[in-house]
Amino acid sequence: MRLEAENLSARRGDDLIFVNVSFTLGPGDALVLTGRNGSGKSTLLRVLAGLLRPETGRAVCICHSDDEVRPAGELSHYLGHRNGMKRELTVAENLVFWKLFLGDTAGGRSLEVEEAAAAVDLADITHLPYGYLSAGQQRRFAMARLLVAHRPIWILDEPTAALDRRADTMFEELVRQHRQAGGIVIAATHQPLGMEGAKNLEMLGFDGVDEEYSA
Ligand SMILES: Nc1ncnc2c1ncn2[C@@H]1O[C@H](COP(=O)(O)OP(=O)(O)OP(=O)(O)O)[C@@H](O)[C@H]1O
Repeated sequence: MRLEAENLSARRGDDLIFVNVSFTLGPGDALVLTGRNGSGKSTLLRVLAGLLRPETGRAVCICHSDDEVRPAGELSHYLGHRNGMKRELTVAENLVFWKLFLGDTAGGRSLEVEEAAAAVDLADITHLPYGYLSAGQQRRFAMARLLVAHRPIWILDEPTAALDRRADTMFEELVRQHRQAGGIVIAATHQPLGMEGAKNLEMLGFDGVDEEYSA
């Protein structure tokens, strides 16, 4: 499977935020978005995830076996600034919801809820209401959401902001394992994050975008 972003541009309100973004990623590839505050990193991630309509262009996945073309968002997990969990439900109830709601994409195997909790080093507190947890624990369980349903593409917006060093290391390992299994990762991040050999896309905002592959 490969992910192709072709000539993407996006608008927020009246303003064009970026233009002319194109790249291709294959199994195991990673792309890091860089650029100053407000240059459009989060906007591009939301476009790739199918949460914002692009002004021009498209982001699609092409399956090697049958050349089927699908919107990239259908095959993506999106971990944005918000955790996407209900405070009133327990951790287990939240994760079961996401597991059933998303399901697995073809050919992928996801973890059971307790396995995913163990993978983020928080196996024994899944019975607690999500709202009782610390900010760091809440973020770890948002990461566990990536594991309870299989998606070949992970779209990550500053995923480790507010986490301690141990959690950074834990998440780096999850990203590495995802890539080793053929997954694709696209992230706006200032952390290493298991993104060795990643390509770099510098967002230059309204002036256009300079694509620089450093792999
Ligand atoms: N909902 C919105 N409505 C209008 N403009 C928006 C909206 N969201 C973002 N913008 C504008 O779009 C531009 C790009 O924002 P975006 O969040 O994509 O940048 P970013 O590179 O991720 O920034 P940061 O590094 O600060 O997270 C900014 O000028 C911002 O003000």
